[in-house]
Amino acid sequence: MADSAQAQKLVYLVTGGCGFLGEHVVRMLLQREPRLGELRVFDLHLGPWLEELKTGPVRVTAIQGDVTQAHEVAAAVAGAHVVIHTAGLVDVFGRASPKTIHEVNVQGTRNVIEACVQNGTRFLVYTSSMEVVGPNTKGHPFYRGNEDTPYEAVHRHPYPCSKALAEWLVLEANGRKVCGGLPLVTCALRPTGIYGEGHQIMRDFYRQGLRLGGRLFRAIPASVEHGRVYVGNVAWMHVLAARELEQRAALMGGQVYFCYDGSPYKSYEDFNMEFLGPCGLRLVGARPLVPYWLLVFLAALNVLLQWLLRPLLLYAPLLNPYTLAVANTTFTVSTDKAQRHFGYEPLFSWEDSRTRTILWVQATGGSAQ
Ligand SMILES: NC(=O)C1=CN([C@@H]2O[C@H](COP(=O)(O)OP(=O)(O)OC[C@H]3O[C@@H](n4cnc5c(N)ncnc54)[C@H](O)[C@@H]3O)[C@@H](O)[C@H]2O)C=CC1
Ligand SMILES: CC(C)CCC[C@@H](C)[C@H]1CC[C@H]2[C@@H]3[C@H](O)CC4=CC(=O)CC[C@]4(C)[C@H]3CC[C@]12C
Repeated sequence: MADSAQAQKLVYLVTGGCGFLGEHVVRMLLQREPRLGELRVFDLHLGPWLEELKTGPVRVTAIQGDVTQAHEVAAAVAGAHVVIHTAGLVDVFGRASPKTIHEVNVQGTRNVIEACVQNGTRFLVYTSSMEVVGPNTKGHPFYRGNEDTPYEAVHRHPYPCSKALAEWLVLEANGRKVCGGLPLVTCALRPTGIYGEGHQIMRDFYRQGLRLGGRLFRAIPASVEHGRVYVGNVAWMHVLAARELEQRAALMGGQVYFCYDGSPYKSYEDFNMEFLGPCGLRLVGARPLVPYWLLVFLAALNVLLQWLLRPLLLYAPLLNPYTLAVANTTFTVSTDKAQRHFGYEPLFSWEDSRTRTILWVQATGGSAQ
């Protein structure tokens, strides 16, 4: 960027800015992006915490809107320099219909891309997911893989299908001429399972453990490893990627990056115990207490119950064939691509990430928040 433009203040738009990850991205931008002039936070549901941000030096604009509505997205994007698109329907439990998941995740992303093109917005960072790669329907392990590791990415579930298609749209849009004639520069970040302050499922496990007298029962073998990444580091990676897209357009444009940090590789349940243990819970069983075939049966039963009860109520438990397959398949990443391409280093050590998450579980886990 030319010297004269160094002082230029930029307008950022964060879609899904009131979600679990989005809130961390918003706060990280305010703390760590010196060129930020205005921050637009676009979400279907605006959080009350946004009010406190409006008193700071950066102009924070809250926009209640729906990414499936092209005109709402276009209005929010108008005049923005950078878009960080984290909005998405994260549903692997059958709460929403496949059509709705597609509309939000795919059509919503299409609307964001078109709005960038129409408005001359050149930089777009998309929150993708490890799920666009796997685990696949065959349950093949992905062990310490990187962005170039060959893997048969075959999906049937609406969530990974939608994320894969949306990611493809974003990467495909790289290089398109935006209004004014300059090229759009895009990249996609693929977090593995995110944890940290605000993680709903962690809180659900904590509450379930409290209800069961301080115990959780092992369901998945300890040998099945999951990649997990701290939300603060995922947010930092978004901020850094967005910042560097302009300077490193040729290198970063059209690229995908797994999100990673120093969090240890462990099974899903053992990893959760890193936080729930210090909060007083105990994981019972060195091996799964329930045989795998019974879990498969219960998962299938849950699908049937969900279908039967649908006219009366929404029955959407954590266990279903898809979540069981994901939980029971090793998926870990080992890469330094983000470091090589845009200088990413985790901002939070594993110790910091762990402590922050424990404090959050202790503070809010038992409350109705
Ligand atoms: N939670 C995780 O472990 C992972 C999440 N991701 C991705 O990260 C992104 C953020 O996920 P989370 O923060 O976990 O989910 P979240 O559900 O907490 O946040 C998503 C946000 O998007 C908003 N949103 C949903 N539909 C919308 C619409 N039609 N218009 C405008 N806003 C809408 C929601 O209101 C919410 O605030 C998603 O794109 C998700 O696919 C990727 C990998 C792992
Ligand atoms: C006792 C059960 C078998 C345990 C159920 C645990 C599951 C609910 C979760 C295990 C793995 C999680 C997924 C994983 O972290 C990858 C994800 C990436 C995303 O982009 C969205 C969320 C998720 C699919 C996440 C969802 C919960 C699990 C399936």
